[in-house]
Amino acid sequence: MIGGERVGGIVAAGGSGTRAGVAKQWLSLGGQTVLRRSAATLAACELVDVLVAVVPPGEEARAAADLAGLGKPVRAVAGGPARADSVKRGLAAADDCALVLVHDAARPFATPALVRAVALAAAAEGAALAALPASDTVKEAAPNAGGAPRAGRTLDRRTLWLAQTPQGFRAEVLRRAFAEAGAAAAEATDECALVERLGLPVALVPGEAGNFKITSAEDVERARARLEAPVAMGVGYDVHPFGPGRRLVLGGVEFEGDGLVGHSDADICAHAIGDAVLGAAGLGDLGRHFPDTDDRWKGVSSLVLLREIARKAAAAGWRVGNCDVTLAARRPKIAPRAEEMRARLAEALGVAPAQVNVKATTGERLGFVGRGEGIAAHAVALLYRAAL
Ligand SMILES: Nc1ccn([C@@H]2O[C@H](COP(=O)(O)OP(=O)(O)OP(=O)(O)O)[C@@H](O)[C@H]2O)c(=O)n1
Ligand SMILES: C[C@](O)(CO)[C@H](O)COP(=O)(O)O
Repeated sequence: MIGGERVGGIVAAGGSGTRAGVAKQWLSLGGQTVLRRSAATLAACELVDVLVAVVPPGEEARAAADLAGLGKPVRAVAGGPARADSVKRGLAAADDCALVLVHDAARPFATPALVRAVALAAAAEGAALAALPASDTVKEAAPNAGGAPRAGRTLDRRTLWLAQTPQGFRAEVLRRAFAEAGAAAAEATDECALVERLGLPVALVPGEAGNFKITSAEDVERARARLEAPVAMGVGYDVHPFGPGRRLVLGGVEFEGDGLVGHSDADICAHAIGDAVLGAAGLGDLGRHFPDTDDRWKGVSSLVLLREIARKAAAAGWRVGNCDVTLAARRPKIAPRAEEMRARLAEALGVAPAQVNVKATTGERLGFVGRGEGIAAHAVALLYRAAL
């Protein structure tokens, strides 16, 4: 509310993310969607009374659920083919607001202070936008009939500002701007351009360098790097008892003597590493992905499971940095075959053997390990965030 007038925050989230190759509004960054982050910035400004999310048709319910709990009422409406169509529909949904702020969903790093500054400038002048003065020298390309781009002339950068959002308006000004532009509004790349055409004042509010728009796949990575840890670690632990008539398989290598009891081949070395990788990737544990009630995993080589785990971690945006496993086993002797084990484990994980370490301890005759009743495996894994 500004001077007793209601303020609506319109989040333009009706795009399809053609250039980034992903619907940016639904991307999860640091555990929250890009849409929620952008809407949360508007909601955190005390001047904003209501949020209007404009999303691709059919995604209104998803948006309403995503934006629950931001502390402001939310209206989710369907957007249109061009940005201007979406914003126009958002404006219609904010029909009880005398002032509106339009913010790109694709700009999740604006601050509430910027929202406030734009809202106050728009209330005072009729229209305002966040913008950064150009700091690079700006060239205008000359026509070159299909050839490589050529510089035509250099513009005076002292007069140039790079437009951001939020952009704020007296609602009647924006309504008039849309009405006068008619079908040509679809060509406008921002809403202030439509107000400029009317010859009305548009205030420039100093924007924020961090308020970049996620446009390309590189921008997605830049945003991810800002919000998400570049590494993650996980631990894995597994225990199996010895049983008669079972093959003893550890790290994909077969040993002599009775093996371990389990639903798969009971390769606890692979299981502990698999659990560590799943844990680091935040994907739960082995039991969740390969339940022992599922016959597909009965007697299966655990290297198959490990391969699948590495694939799931990669799909979640992680690559294996390294793993280390310790087997607590009175028998068999691990050291003579540790290199073989590490090669097989590494192959299943899709990494080099140098990224996997296998070692063992006998249990010093203590506990179930020391009595030779079973084997325990402890593993850690370090993952690096990979480009998606
Ligand atoms: N019909 C459209 C097109 C765009 N937008 C929104 O306008 C903002 C800026 O647009 P842009 O970065 O171009 O997003 P996309 O349209 O998704 O991307 P692209 O142009 O690469 O398809 C985004 O938050 C986008 O969701 C919108 O609400 N409705
Ligand atoms: C509104 C805007 O973010 C200001 O820089 C920009 O013009 C949107 O352009 P896009 O072509 O929709 O990405």
